[in-house]
Amino acid sequence: MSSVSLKGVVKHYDAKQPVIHGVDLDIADGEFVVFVGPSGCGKSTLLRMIAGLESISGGELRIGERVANEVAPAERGIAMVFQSYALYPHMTVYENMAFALKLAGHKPAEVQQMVERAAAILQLTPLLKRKPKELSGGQRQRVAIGRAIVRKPQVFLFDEPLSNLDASLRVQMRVEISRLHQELKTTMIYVTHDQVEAMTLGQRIVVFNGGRIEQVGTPLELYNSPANLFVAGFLGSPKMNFIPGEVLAAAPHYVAVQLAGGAIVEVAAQGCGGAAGDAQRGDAVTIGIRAEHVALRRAAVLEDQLLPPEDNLVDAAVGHVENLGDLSIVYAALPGVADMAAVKQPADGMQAAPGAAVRLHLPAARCMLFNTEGLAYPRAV
Ligand SMILES: Nc1ncnc2c1ncn2[C@@H]1O[C@H](COP(=O)(O)OP(=O)(O)OP(=O)(O)O)[C@@H](O)[C@H]1O
Repeated sequence: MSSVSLKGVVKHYDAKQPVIHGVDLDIADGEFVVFVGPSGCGKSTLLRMIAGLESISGGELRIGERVANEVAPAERGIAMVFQSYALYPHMTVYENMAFALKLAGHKPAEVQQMVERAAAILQLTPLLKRKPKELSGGQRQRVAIGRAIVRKPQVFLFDEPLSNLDASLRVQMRVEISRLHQELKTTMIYVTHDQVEAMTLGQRIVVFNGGRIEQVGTPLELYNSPANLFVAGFLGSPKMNFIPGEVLAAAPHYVAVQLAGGAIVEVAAQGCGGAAGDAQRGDAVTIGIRAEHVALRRAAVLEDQLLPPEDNLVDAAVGHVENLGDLSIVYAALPGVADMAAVKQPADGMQAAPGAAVRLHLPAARCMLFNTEGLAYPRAV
């Protein structure tokens, strides 16, 4: 097992703009870290630089205690699993897994013992005599993982290993990869563009955008306290609701924001200090709130005057509804706001048909606030 440390790591292809802009990251021995980000953000390039398949243009890569920038791929103690399995078609499962061990000069009895152990971990024992074409996609990916395990690497690198599998197999393989990490306790770095894989697999997630790290943290830190609009919008489905507004008043523990349609929403954010600076009256801001935190209320009626008033209610018109069985997602238009707001509504909760007038409750403690640069104001709760 080994730690992996990146200091100011840069990558240029040709003399063009860098595709990796000075990445600093420390991955602990035995940790499972997921690199996630949109297509082209540089996550595969960085993984390939750690593997030694791409040169490092600047900065320092350490694997364990050793600077590894110039170390040959085979000497780095790393095994990589690719999206495209890359199995030898003319060899059996056993031969595929034994190949690198034979090349490394292990004796036949040792090779047999190492392959059998890996096959048992991955439940491949009954398939050892088959050729890749006689296996399902999930089984082929298990062989590819088995081929990596037999070499007992210090670090495992996975490059979108589940992208070619159908949805139910992906869920099953996710569970198997988690189990594998618990069993082997080897450092693992896993690249994906799928935020569900990132949330479910990673002990820590690194969110990349345009060759830079946007934020590093545990899945729940990133989900509950995104540092900026990019991370807030990238994790979670449906995407977090973003509602533009203007600061009407800022107190130490809340900020009152007026939306384009006139409604006033109080947000439990620290009105001053923090990365986003001070919220000032007149500032343009964005409220962020997740669909599961918005509650649907019926449109205002006369009798409401007899009830205690509720804060942070905004008039809305239902656009369309997606019924998912256990819950429905109601999309509703707020006056003066371009994007519809999504509301996750339990199947036994209030239902609303397209065209219905409703109100949305945006609880102050659940609203996040972002400044014009997209940086989050610290939360007050
Ligand atoms: N061999 C290459 N030569 C020149 N540019 C490259 C090369 N490989 C990748 N790039 C560029 O580097 C950037 C990062 O690519 P990379 O494949 O690392 O992104 P990614 O985040 O893994 O995307 P995806 O999820 O689509 O694989 C992209 O702009 C890509 O076009």
